[in-house]
Amino acid sequence: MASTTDQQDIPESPGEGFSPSEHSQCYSDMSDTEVQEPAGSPDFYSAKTSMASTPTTDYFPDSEEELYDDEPSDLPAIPINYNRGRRTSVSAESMAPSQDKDYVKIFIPKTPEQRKRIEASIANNFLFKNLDEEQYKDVIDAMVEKKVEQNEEIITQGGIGDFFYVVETGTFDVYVSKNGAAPELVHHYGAGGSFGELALMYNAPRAATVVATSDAVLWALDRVTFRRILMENTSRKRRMYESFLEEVPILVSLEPYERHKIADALESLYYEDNQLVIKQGDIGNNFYLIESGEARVTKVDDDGIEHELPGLNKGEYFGELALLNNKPRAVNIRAKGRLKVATLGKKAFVRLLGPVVDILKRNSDNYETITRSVQ
Ligand SMILES: Nc1ncnc2c1ncn2[C@@H]1O[C@@H]2COP(=O)(O)O[C@H]2[C@H]1O
Repeated sequence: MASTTDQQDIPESPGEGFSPSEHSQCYSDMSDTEVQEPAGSPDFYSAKTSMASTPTTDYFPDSEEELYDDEPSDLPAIPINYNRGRRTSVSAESMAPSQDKDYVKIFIPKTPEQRKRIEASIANNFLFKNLDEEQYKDVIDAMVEKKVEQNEEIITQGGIGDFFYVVETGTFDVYVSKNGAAPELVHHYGAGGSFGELALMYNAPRAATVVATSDAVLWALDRVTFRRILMENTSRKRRMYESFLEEVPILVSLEPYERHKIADALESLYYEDNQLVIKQGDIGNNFYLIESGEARVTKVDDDGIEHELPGLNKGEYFGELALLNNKPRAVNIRAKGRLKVATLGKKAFVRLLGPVVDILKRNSDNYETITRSVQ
């Protein structure tokens, strides 16, 4: 039987798509309710742009009031503080292909070399995971290369969302100004990063300003293609993990946006009673958060005697130690009853949990005390 422990790294790239069969008794779960889009009407985001013509209806609001028209909406709930108290526009083009007969795929000619560069830029980006062949091709066809210079402002907070961007080369800083206060630096992006999805997902003004801190190359994806192909999966995943991540004690100090990036990277796995999740001595590749159920923790001492350690419950985490210290797994972890975990691969763990590494390290000092007390 194939190992069900984390010896098998969970891949990050779409090419290596994580499939349930790779975990013989556990499986990933992405099921959730679908995003409901109001049908039909064009909105102010069907904007003209200097970069590419999009097959959308041109419509420009005359006033701020019209921009943030307050009608009932089925759009995904916008996370607090993304639009800084402004009301969101609610009308959006239909994303259901059957209702979207006028949609014309965007095709921007590219050299094979450009296609390769796009593929490399999106290879480790979670938003591009789980696309089928046609969707993957449509996204690449629609992308536009954008060369930018150091200090160029790509996105301005409060502005209209027209494009989503993937970074091929270069670096970017993100600033957020709250309630008219001076902008604060909140984030950096480098190669493989992506930004600009929020305004497109939520029909909201740009939530942050993004400035190039070096000369850079971006690939821009128009709003319509983003919404048709990338949005559903992204918003479903973010909603799926939103309330859970808010309640995970180790993540409370993170910004809502940082939790969203974690949600993009998580995969849910199930384990049946007594099934091994982590085997003591193995190399560690994943970090785990308990979504539901309980986990048993045991440690085998030098004489081969297995000791029971305090178990873990919903909202608690495990698997960080081997990743933090590059050491073999320190204990065995098994499901106690049915266990559901959300897991991050090593690269995502390092990238996304950077802000809480000190807390993780501090907490890990307790392990020794606990272990000593049971041996
Ligand atoms: N802390 C943050 N809050 C909001 N947006 C952020 C943050 N950090 C990075 N961003 C990105 O900056 C982008 C600005 O444009 P959008 O609001 O469309 O989407 C935003 C996110 O992709």
